[in-house]
Amino acid sequence: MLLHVPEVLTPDELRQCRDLLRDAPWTDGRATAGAQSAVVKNNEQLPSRCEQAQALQAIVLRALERHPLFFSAALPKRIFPPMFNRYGGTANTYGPHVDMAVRHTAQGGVRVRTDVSCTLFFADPDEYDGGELEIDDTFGSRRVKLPAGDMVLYPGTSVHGVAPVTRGHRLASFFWIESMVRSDEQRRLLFDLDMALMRLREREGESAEAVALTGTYHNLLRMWADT
Ligand SMILES: O=C(O)CCC(=O)C(=O)O
Ligand SMILES: [Fe+2]
Repeated sequence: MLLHVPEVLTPDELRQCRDLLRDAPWTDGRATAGAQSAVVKNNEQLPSRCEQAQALQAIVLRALERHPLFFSAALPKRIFPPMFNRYGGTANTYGPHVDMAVRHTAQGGVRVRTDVSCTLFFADPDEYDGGELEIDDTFGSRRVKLPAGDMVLYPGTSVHGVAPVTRGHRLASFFWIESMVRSDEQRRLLFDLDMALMRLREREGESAEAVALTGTYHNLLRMWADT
């Protein structure tokens, strides 16, 4: 499933993030790439231990925690500590690649299975040319470029890359989620049911049918979730 999650950050959080990103110690993004992706990767990233990355991580994680659409779509069990990248100038692209199935955090060596991939945008589309996130999957090929503060969520299994940025800078956070529900198909069914239930409640309030279907949602989650 590919999902646009709007307004993950408030305007105030976005401003704080952009201030932190401005004076950050950017380094070669190849440092965290696997053997295959290092060949096509040409961007910059923040070292995860620098103070700016730590402050940014706290803002992003807090924003994710309060977002019901993100929770419903990802059903997160573990979130890889968000990382931060920049494309522009001579380090301006990331060719087609696949993400490693399991990532180890730099801190405690915690393992995260990369069921869901996320990109949270910090720059608005009119601030740079190019820089679309190109995602190839069973739904075909999609090019994604979102307003600052918005996020895209897509299957960790897909081939994806970032088109060359030919003007300005593209700033983003990227990270992975190990979901309580490993299967993309099952997660999608739960998400669709949750969204339909929300609309049903808006229209009819707490009807007997809404209660029964909420029970079905939770029984499916109980059957499929690995917590
Ligand atoms: O910059 C992005 O949107 C995606 C980055 C990415 O695919 C990666 O670092 O593996
Ligand atoms: Fe990637």
